[in-house]
Amino acid sequence: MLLRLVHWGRPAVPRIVVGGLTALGASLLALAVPQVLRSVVNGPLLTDGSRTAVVEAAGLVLALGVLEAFLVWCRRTLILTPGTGVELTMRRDLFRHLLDLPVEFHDRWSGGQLLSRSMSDLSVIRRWMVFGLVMLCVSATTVVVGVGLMIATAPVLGLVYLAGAVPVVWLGFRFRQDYKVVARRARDQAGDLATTVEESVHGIRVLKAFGRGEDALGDFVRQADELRATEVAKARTQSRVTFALGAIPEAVLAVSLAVGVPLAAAGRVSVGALVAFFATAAIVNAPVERLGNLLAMTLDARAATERFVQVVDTVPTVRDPQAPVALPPRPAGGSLVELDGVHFAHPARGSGPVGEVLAGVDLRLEPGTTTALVGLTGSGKTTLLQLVPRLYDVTAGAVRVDGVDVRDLTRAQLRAAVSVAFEDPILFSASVRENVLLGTPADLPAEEAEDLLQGSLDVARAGFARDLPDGLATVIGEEGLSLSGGQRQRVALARAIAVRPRVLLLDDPLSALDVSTEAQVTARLREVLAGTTTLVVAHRPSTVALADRVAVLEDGRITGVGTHAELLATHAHYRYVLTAQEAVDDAARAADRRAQDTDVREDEERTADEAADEAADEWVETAR
Ligand SMILES: Nc1ncnc2c1ncn2[C@@H]1O[C@H](COP(=O)(O)OP(=O)(O)OP(=O)(O)O)[C@@H](O)[C@H]1O
Repeated sequence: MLLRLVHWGRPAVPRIVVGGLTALGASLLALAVPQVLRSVVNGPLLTDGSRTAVVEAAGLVLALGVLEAFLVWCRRTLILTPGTGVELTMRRDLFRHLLDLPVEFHDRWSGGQLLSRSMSDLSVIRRWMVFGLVMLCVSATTVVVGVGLMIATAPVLGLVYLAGAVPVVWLGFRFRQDYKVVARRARDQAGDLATTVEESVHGIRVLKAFGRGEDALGDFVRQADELRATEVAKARTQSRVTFALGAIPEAVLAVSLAVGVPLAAAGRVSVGALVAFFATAAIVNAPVERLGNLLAMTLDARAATERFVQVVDTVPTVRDPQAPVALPPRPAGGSLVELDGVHFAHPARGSGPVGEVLAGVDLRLEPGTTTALVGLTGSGKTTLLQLVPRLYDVTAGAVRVDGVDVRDLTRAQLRAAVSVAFEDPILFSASVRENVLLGTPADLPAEEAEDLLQGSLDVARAGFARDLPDGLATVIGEEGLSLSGGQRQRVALARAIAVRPRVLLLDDPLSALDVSTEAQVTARLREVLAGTTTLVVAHRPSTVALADRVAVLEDGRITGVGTHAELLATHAHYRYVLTAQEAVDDAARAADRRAQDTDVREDEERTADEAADEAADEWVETAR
C-alpha cells in the first residue's frame, strides 16, 4: 500500500534519500564512539596511561559528536520542504479527482470522509514520509550494523544479544496485525465525526428551530467517545509494544552482563571489548525502542494511504469519450434536444427495472421552444433534467443535442452548451459578480462580461444585488451575506442565463418567488429565451405559463405532450397533478397569511414595547 506513494513522492526521492543517508551517517558516527572507547581502554588506559592518547581520543569523540549534530541538522533541512510539496501535490490531485467524479459518487460519500481524507490523512502521510520512513530505515540499519559490530567485538555476547531479536520480531508482527485494524478504524471514525460537525453546522437553523441541539450534542459526544475509545485502544497496543521493545533489550543486556563479566575475568574477552560491547548496546537500544513508535507511524500512514487511494482509484463513470465529436454550429433557430427511450436507475436504488425512475422516456424539445415538465413529486423530473448535462448517464437509451449523443461530446463542450438552474441554488463564498459569471469563459473581455452580468441580473430580477452593502462585489454564500431563498434563486437563475447556453434547464427556478415577481421574471425570460431551447420543471400553473408546450411525466414515461389547454382538456393525470399542486399552494398561501398576521401582531406589540421604552427613557431623563 505504501509503495503507492512513490507516484506522488518521486520528486522528493532525491532529497529524502540524501536526508536518509545523512541521518544514517549520524547514527553510524554514534556507533563509532564505542570503538574509540575500546581502543582507549585497551590501549593507553590499561597499558601506559598516556595522557596525550586520552586527549586525542576525547578530541576525536568531540569531533564525532559535532559532525553527528551537523548531519542531524542536514537531515531536517533536506527533508522538510519536499514533504510539504508532496502533500500539496497529493491534495491537489485528490481535489481534482473529486471534481472529476460523477454526482453518483458524491451521493454515496459523506463530506466529512472526503474532508478528513484531504486534510488530516495527508498530514499523517507527510509526517511519515519525512520522518517515519527515514527514521525507520535509519533505525533498522543502525540496529543491523550495531549488532554486527557487537558480534565482531564480542562474538558470544553478540549472539546472546541477537537471540533477543526473536521475541522482538514476533512482537512486531503481532503489533502490526492488531494496530493496523485500530489505525484504520480511528481514521474512519474521525471522518464520521467530521461529517457530523459539517452536517450540524450546515443544518444549524433546523437544529435550533426544532430544539434538537441537545440531541445533536448527544450524537456528537457518542461518536467522539467512540473515537476516543479507539484512540485509547491504539495507544494501549502501542504502549504494550513500546514497553516490550524497551524491556527486552535491557533484559538481554542483563544476561550479557552475567555472561560477559566471567568471560572477561577469564581473559576470553578483553576489558576494552566488554566496554565497547555495552556502549554499542546502549546506542542500539535507543532505535530498538523507537521501532514501536515508528511502526505505529507507518501503520497510521498505511491506513491514511489506503483511504486516500480508495478515492483516487475510483474510476469516474461519467467520462469523456476516446474520440469526442464536435457539436455542430449553433443553429439559428435554436438547438434540438431529444430523449430517446431513456431509462435511468439511481445506483443507490439498485439496477434493473425495479429501481428505475425513468423507464423509457421519449421526449423531443423543439428548437428554440420552452417545454414545461410536469409530474407528481418524486416522479423523476429533476433526475431527467440531470441526464442532459450528464450529471448522471442514462442506463439505456440516449440523450441527443443537435443530433449528437451527449456521451460523444467532451463534458466541457456539453456543459458549455447546456446550463442548469436548480431549485435549491448553491451559491459559492464569492462576490455576486463571481457567482453570476461562474459558467462564462475565463477569457471573456471585461466589457462583455459586465454586459452579461448586468443583463442576466435584469432578466432574473436580481437587481437587488446592486443595493447590497458592497454592490455586486458583496460576498455572498456560506462565508458572506445571507440571501433569502427567492434572492438566491434569482442569482442562480442569472448565473444560468449568463452562460447564454443552447439549452437551458430550469428546475422549478422560481418556486421561492412571490407570484408578481415570478410573473415579471417569466415575462423577461420569454423575451430572452427566444432561440434557447428550454426545459423547465414546473409545479405551479404560473410556471407552466412560461412554456410553449407541456410534457407530463408519469410512471417513468412521458404520457402526454401538448399545450396547457389541450392537456387540461384531455389528460386526467395532468389535471390531477395541477389540482394536487394547487391544494399545496393554497395551504402555503394560507400559512403565509397566518405568518403575516402574526408579523403584524408582533410589529404592533413591538411598537407598544418601544413606546413604553421611550416613555421610560424620558422619565429617567426628566428625573435626572
Ligand atoms: N441521488 C439519489 N439516489 C437515490 N435515489 C434518488 C436520488 N435522487 C433522487 N432519487 C429518487 O428518485 C426519484 C425521483 O426523484 P426526483 O428528484 O427526480 O423527483 P422530482 O420529480 O424532481 O421530485 P420533486 O417534484 O419533489 O422535486 C425519487 O424517488 C427519489 O427518491
